[in-house]
Amino acid sequence: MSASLDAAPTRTDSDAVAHEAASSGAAASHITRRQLPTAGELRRALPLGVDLARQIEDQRQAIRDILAGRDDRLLVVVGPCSIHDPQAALEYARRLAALSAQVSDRLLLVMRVYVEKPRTTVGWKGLAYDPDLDGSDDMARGLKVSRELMREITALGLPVATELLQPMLAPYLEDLLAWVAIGARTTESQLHRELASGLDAVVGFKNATGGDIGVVLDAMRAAAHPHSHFGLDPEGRPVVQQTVGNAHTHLVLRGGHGEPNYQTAHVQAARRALEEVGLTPRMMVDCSHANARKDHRRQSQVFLDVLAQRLAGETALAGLMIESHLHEGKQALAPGRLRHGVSVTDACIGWETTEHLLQSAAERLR
Ligand SMILES: O=C[C@H](O)[C@H](O)COP(=O)(O)O
Ligand SMILES: C=C(OP(=O)(O)O)C(=O)O
Repeated sequence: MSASLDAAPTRTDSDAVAHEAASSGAAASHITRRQLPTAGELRRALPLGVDLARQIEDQRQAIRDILAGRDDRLLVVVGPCSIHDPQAALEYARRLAALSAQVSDRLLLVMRVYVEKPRTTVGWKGLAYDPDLDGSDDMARGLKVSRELMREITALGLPVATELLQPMLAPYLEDLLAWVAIGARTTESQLHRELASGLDAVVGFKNATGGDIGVVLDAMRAAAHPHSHFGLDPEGRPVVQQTVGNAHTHLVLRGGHGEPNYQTAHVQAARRALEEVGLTPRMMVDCSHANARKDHRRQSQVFLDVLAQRLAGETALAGLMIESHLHEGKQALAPGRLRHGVSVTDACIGWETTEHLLQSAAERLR
């Protein structure tokens, strides 16, 4: 961060200070600022190394190959709705890595390592924001534990997926990511389309919360284009960021307004919509969210329906997403009283169900 931010005043009720702060360009009186490491500092402290960087590039290429139809495996992005306990996430990752080795001939498993959560109104915003789960918002620690965790999961051989919500956070993590979601609440945002245009990872754009897929077609075309946009360099200095465009993006159907959009008619309509604007008709279905009518137990049903469409020859269906944790369901965020391996955001299916679904899918695809 620049030196001028060091001098920003902390909270004060003084009008005089507020006026002085406003006219000097420093923080307004009601805003406090705490310094964060720059992306460059964090990446130097927790480097990726040549071997892991090569592994991630291979994983990205494998995902691109599936989306381009060069690899006929099914892409499955699976894991907790959000990470709140890195130890439980690692336990999940070890199980997933073992499962991945058993099914890798038919499925490419990518772990959801979501450290940012978009909220409908307010709520806990994720590990990167509040790793202590108590409103202390120690984001410096949040960034560090998020990067450490993603690096450890990568070292287990798993590709890592996350939603990128705050564009400023991307440089801290993007070298670790094989697949990125732009969420239903941000697919229409120009900032997120610019962000996607500069990522090496494959990007899935979710349809809007109301179900509109037109915004995804716009997002994919915008992200494929080069952009110049406001950004920060790795040392935190403001820069004009110039991107080359990302041709490796796709639609994610997640349902909308509580109504699913994974069934044959929806998939065929989405296929036609992509084709009409000259985009490759390949997509992923998110088994959760509105596709499960927010009931995690319906995820299996969605998964099996999509698998059946795929087995019936629907080549547009390239991937699936599942919200899954060590144990089924969800719990209220009550520090000190949390059950191990249970989601604190959306309800998830448990490990046994996940394992069964993925093993039987691989078997049927064989
Ligand atoms: O997957 C996550 C949630 O559906 C999303 O973050 C919105 O959560 P909320 O409605 O609980 O805020
Ligand atoms: C927030 C998520 O999804 P959506 O953007 O579809 O609501 C998610 O997958 O965690």
